[in-house]
Amino acid sequence: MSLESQTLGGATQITRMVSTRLPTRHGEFKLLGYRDVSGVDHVALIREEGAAANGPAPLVRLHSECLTGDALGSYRCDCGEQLDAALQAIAAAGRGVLIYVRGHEGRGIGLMNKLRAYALQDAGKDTVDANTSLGLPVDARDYRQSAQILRDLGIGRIRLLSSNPAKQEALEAQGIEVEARVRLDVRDRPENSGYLATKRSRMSHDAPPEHHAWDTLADGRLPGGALTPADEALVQRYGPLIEAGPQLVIAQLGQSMDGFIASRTGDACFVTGELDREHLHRLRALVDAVVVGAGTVHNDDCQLTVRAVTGTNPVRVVIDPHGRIPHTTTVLTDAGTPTLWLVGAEASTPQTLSSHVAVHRFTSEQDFEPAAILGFLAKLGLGRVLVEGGGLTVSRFLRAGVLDRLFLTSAPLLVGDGVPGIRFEGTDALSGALSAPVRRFVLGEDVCTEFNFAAARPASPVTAQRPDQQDEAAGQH
Ligand SMILES: Nc1nc2c(ncn2[C@@H]2O[C@H](COP(=O)(O)OP(=O)(O)OP(=O)(O)O)[C@@H](O)[C@H]2O)c(=O)[nH]1
Ligand SMILES: [Zn+2]
Repeated sequence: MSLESQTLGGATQITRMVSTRLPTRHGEFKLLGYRDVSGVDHVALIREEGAAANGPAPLVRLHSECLTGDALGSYRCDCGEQLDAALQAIAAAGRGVLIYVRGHEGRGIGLMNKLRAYALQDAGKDTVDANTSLGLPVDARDYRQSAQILRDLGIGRIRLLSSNPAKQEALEAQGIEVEARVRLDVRDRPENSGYLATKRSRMSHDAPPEHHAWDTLADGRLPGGALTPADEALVQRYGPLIEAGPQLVIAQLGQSMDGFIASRTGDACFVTGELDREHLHRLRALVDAVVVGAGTVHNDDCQLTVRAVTGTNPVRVVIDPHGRIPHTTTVLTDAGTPTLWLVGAEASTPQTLSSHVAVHRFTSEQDFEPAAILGFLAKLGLGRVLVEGGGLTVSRFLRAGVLDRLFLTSAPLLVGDGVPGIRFEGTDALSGALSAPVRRFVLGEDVCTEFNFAAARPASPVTAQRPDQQDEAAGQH
């Protein structure tokens, strides 16, 4: 529909005037220009990369014009930051619309009146009383033209990027189905916190959640309520690990595209990038215990704690049948987190050890089998386990068939020769290869593939086999 008018829900009419494109720092948008019956011009920025059919409803932002916030960068309100965050959210989703609604300046009272209201707020009034003492409505905005623009775009169902329930009600009254209100991730500032507090207490705006979604997940619960797009992504990625309950065995490895976790000298620094490190720390925060082989501790002197995000450190479990980790290594000297040192009958351990280290001596080789170790940990109340490295340890747990999920992150690097990641006796035919339902997460330059072995059971059981090597080569931490 072009250069046509439409009437909907009564008086207001809009006309589509022009179509062009707008390159921005959030990529290129299609731009449509509209004029309403009172001669006010509005624009819609449209992103439509994703398939419309079965996906979630498109993200839509009705952005009320605010010269001071949008163009001048004022911190009296949060409009400028919301405008930016909305375009970013739409760009990240690949699909959505931002309608920049003109005539909404000052919640519909116009620029000069808004500035007068500011002057009254400088003298101590809040944003509501300032409008009323000017003899003006608290909020005079009309959303009919926005609903009509959405209809013109063929959009009847949306996810609304807003904290304002009045916008949702106004759109619903115009027949637009609002599937959810999605929060924009804009933090309060000292300069606008009073204004935002008034919007929440006197104008029914959504309050920000008490905790960020991650803190709730790290606490072992699923967050509820309106989430920011970034928080929604966290819940989708890590929610299933919470839902798994008290028994969960996951593993992770970061490797080069050709499957190495370190160079041939054992250099494992920064195979994968910063976002994969953050992901690894999130996994640590979601388990009771993190398991590593002695070689990884020996090579990397890893800390195995949660540092990149908030969360509780898991118990560190070192599989070390021959007692070969150095006695000065971090897991034995850093008293901030408990360490469980699993050694064999013959292994020698120091007379005195820091009180955070518990040595457990296994009497038989079978005790070091993955299933036996997991059974032992579960009895200690450590039912949620992350097997973190290195390649041999993760491979042993994998081929023992005890992993519920494996997170394998590949970095765009070709190492050529080095310390291998996953290795186990393969089969002659590809049909015998291990597979499972997967999900993929882009982590900056890297791609993380999550194998959901739990979902594949019992269709493709992995045969438990005796490990032919207990020692660990190297890992990446
Ligand atoms: N009258 C008046 N208008 C203001 C004031 N501060 C910001 N505005 C205007 O308020 C409009 C933005 O509305 P907000 O209440 O900040 O937010 P909202 O659009 O209702 O809700 P969100 O969708 O969550 O952003 C813009 O047009 C601003 O010009 C103020 O103190 N007084
Ligand atoms: Zn503003």
